[in-house]
Amino acid sequence: MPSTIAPTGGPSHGAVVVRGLVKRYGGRPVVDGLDLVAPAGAVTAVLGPNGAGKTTTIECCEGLRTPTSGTVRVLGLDPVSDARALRPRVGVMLQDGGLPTGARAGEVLRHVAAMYAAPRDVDELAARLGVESFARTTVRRLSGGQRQRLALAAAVVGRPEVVFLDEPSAGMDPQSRQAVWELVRELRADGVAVVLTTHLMDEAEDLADHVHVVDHGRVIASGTVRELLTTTPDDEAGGVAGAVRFDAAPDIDLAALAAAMPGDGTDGSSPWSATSPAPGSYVLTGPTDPRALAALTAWLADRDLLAGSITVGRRTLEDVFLDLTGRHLR
Ligand SMILES: Nc1ncnc2c1ncn2[C@@H]1O[C@H](COP(=O)(O)OP(=O)(O)OP(=O)(O)O)[C@@H](O)[C@H]1O
Repeated sequence: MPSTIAPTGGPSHGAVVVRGLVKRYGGRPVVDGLDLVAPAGAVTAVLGPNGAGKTTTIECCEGLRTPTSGTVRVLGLDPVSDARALRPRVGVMLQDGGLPTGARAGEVLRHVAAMYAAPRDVDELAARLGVESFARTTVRRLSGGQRQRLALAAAVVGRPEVVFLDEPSAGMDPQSRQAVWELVRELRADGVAVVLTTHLMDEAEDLADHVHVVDHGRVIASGTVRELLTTTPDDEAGGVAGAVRFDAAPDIDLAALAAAMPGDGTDGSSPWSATSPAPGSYVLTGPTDPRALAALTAWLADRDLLAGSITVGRRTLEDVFLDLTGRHLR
């Protein structure tokens, strides 16, 4: 496998470059001016609520859908008009597997490997993803997680320079997830541009070098995980915002609580936000320090409220995701 991959031709800052992508169905934009760059030798995660436009975007990059407008370049080429040139250089793992259902798993993998000039060692790949244990089973009889593992093996067996993984570890058991993550890290180390979508925040936190949060067909936040977790760009310590979780009587005044917390934001407003993920359960996020905890307990005491289960921890990517995209169901 090549150690570094230089995108050939076109914009040279990423193996995948998406500019102003629009995809409409019946006049309705499901992708609405989306920009995204995925460099070689990095894992780029695309997060977003159901229906946000992630799969549509990825499928435009794979050449499976034609953009309404905007540009998509993969290794400097157009995924639709240069599909033939890109096929041997790009690995694709579709959300629904896209595998022939009547063939045996082992045969599928060997057949896919045979289409490439210098495929990986099929037996080694089958062993590390556990495909060998169900190699003689037909695809239609595989469990969801087994099918995912076979689809991943098929996506990487040809030593691609760019890999698109749509929810790669969805439905997998913890052992399989670990094997998938290890493989993704190895691909990155080998200079591959890995683009993945996921609903698993720990997957994104663990794996991603760059995260793009998509909502309503647009990227609404981008950065490293650390950047997304940091309260404000000029956070004095450059530190990671904390989260204080506690239980108390339902219906406390969230705005008043946030305003009572210490510290100033850049515009003089409170740097704190208070949310209630469930009745009687609260999360305060902001620059967590001993003064903050004292202010919280004093505020509750003034109202004769007893808090239970107070925990102080790191703000998670899930907190950021919910802050950005809201808590309503899609
Ligand atoms: N062929 C199609 N015709 C019409 N609408 C479509 C088509 N394909 C997708 N959509 C719509 O586009 C929107 C975005 O779908 P998409 O699959 O890209 O979302 P997603 O972010 O991948 O969601 P999920 O997390 O559920 O996989 C959805 O509202 C979906 O119903």
